Amino acid sequence: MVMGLSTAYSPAGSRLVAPTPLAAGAAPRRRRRSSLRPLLATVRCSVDGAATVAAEAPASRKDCFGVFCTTYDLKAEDKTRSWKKLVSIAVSGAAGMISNHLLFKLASGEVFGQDQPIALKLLGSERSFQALEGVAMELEDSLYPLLREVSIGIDPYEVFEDVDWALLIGAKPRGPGMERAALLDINGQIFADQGKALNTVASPNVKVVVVGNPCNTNALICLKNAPRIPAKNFHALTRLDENRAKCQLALKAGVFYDKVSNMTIWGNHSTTQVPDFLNAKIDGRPVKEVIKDTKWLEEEFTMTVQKRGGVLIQKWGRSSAASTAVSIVDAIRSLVTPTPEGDWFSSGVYTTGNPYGIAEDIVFSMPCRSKGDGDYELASDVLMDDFLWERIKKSEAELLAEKKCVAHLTGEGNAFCDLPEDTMLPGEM
Ligand SMILES: NC(=O)C1=CN([C@@H]2O[C@H](COP(=O)(O)OP(=O)(O)OC[C@H]3O[C@@H](n4cnc5c(N)ncnc54)[C@H](OP(=O)(O)O)[C@@H]3O)[C@@H](O)[C@H]2O)C=CC1
Ligand SMILES: O=C([O-])CC(=O)C(=O)O
Repeated sequence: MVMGLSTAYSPAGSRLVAPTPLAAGAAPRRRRRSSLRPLLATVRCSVDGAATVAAEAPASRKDCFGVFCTTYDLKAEDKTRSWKKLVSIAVSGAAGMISNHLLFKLASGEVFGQDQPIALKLLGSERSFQALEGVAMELEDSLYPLLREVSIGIDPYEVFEDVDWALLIGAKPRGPGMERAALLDINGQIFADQGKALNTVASPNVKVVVVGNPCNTNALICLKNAPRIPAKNFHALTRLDENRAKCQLALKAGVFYDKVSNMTIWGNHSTTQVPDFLNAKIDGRPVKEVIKDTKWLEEEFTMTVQKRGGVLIQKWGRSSAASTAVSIVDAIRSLVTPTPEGDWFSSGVYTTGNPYGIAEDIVFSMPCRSKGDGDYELASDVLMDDFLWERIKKSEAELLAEKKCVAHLTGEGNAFCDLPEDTMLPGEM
C-alpha cells in the first residue's frame, strides 16, 4: 500500500525515516504556494524499499524543497509506530548569519527533542532567494531524520501558514549615520507586515520570538498587528543577555556557569538593559553574598553585559551569530520544558498585568517560569531595591519613547519621536 507521507529521503539504501503519516485516503494539507520553489520530483518507496521516482504535477505540491518533496510508503514496522504531530517552524532572515547556525540546531532535534519531527519554513526576500536555496540544499545534504519538510518563500502570508512557531530574525542592520528613529521605522514596517501575516494565516496559538533589532519594540509592533494571537505569545529575545550575564558572574566567582541561576535581564535589549545581581544566585546563594565587590557588580559587571555585543563586533567585525542562535535555542527550550524548581529565565514579554509596577503595554524583559507547555508565568518572588528600580525605570522610559516613535505602526495615531538620548543596541556602542 502506498500512503502519502511527508518525509526526508535518503536515496542510498532507501532509508525510511520516521514519516509523518497522513490518514489513509486523506488529502494532503492545502498547498497553494506560488513563490516557492517548484517541485523537482516525487519519490515513492514501496514496502520492500525499492524507490520509484515519478514526476508529479508541480501544482499539487509546491511548498517543499528538493528532497523534502518525496512521498513515501510505510515500511511494515513503521506502521505500528506513533509519531508526535509535526511542529511547523517559520524562520525569517533565514539566509542570514544567525539562521545559518540556528536552522541546523532546530533540524538536529536539540531544540524540540529527538522524538519530535519538524517542518522548517524559511522566509527570505528577492535579494536573498538564491542564498535561501543554498540553505535549503545544505539542509537536504544533512540527512536529518527529524526534518520532514523544508520550504522557502518570500511572502509571509504563504510562509507563515499554520506555523506553530515564528522566529523573526530578519531585519535591516543599522548603518553608519542612521538615526535610531529611522531604524525603528524601517524595521517596524517589516514587523507590522509580518504581524498581519501571522494574524491571518498562522496557528492561533503560534509562539513568536522576535530577534531582529530593536527587538522589544519590533515585538510590540508585531503583536499589535496580530490581535487574533494572544499578546502573551510574543517574546523579544533577551536570552543572549542573560547568558552573557551568567558567564560574567561565573567568571568573577570562579565557578562553572551552571551554578548561576535566577538571572534576570530587565528591560530593553539595548544598553539600558538591567542585569539583575540582586536576585541572581550562585550555587543557590545570593550573588551579593558570594561576590562582595558591590562596586564591580554595579559598574563593571553591568556595563560589560550591556556592551558585550559591541565589544564582540569590534573583535569579529560582525555581530554575535552563533551565541545568538544558542540563546534562541535556550529561549525555546525554556518554554517547552519545565523550569527547574525555584529558577527562572528572562524573556522580553508583554507587560500588561505585570506584578512589578512596570508600565503596561510595552515589551519588557522580565523573569518567567514555564510548565513546559509553551506558555509562561511571571515570577512573583523577586526582590527590588532602589538601585534596581532606578535602572528599570530608565529602560522603561526608553521603551515608552520608542513606542511613541512607532505609533503609526501600532494603530495608536501619529508617531512622535523624541528619544531621550540616542540609545544604542548592545552591538552599537
Ligand atoms: N536580540 C538579540 O539578542 C540579537 C539580535 N540581533 C539582530 O538579529 C538580526 C539578524 O542578525 P544576523 O542574522 O546577524 O544578520 P544578517 O545581516 O546576517 O541577516 C539579516 C537578514 O535580515 C534580512 N533583512 C530584512 N530586511 C532587510 C533590509 N531592509 N536590509 C537588509 N537586510 C534585511 C536579510 O534577509 P532577507 O533579504 O532574506 O530579508 C538578512 O539576511 C539583526 O537585526 C540583529 O541586530 C543580533 C544579535 C543578537
Ligand atoms: O546590535 C546587534 O545587532 C547585536 C546585538 O543585538 C547583540 O549582540 O546583542
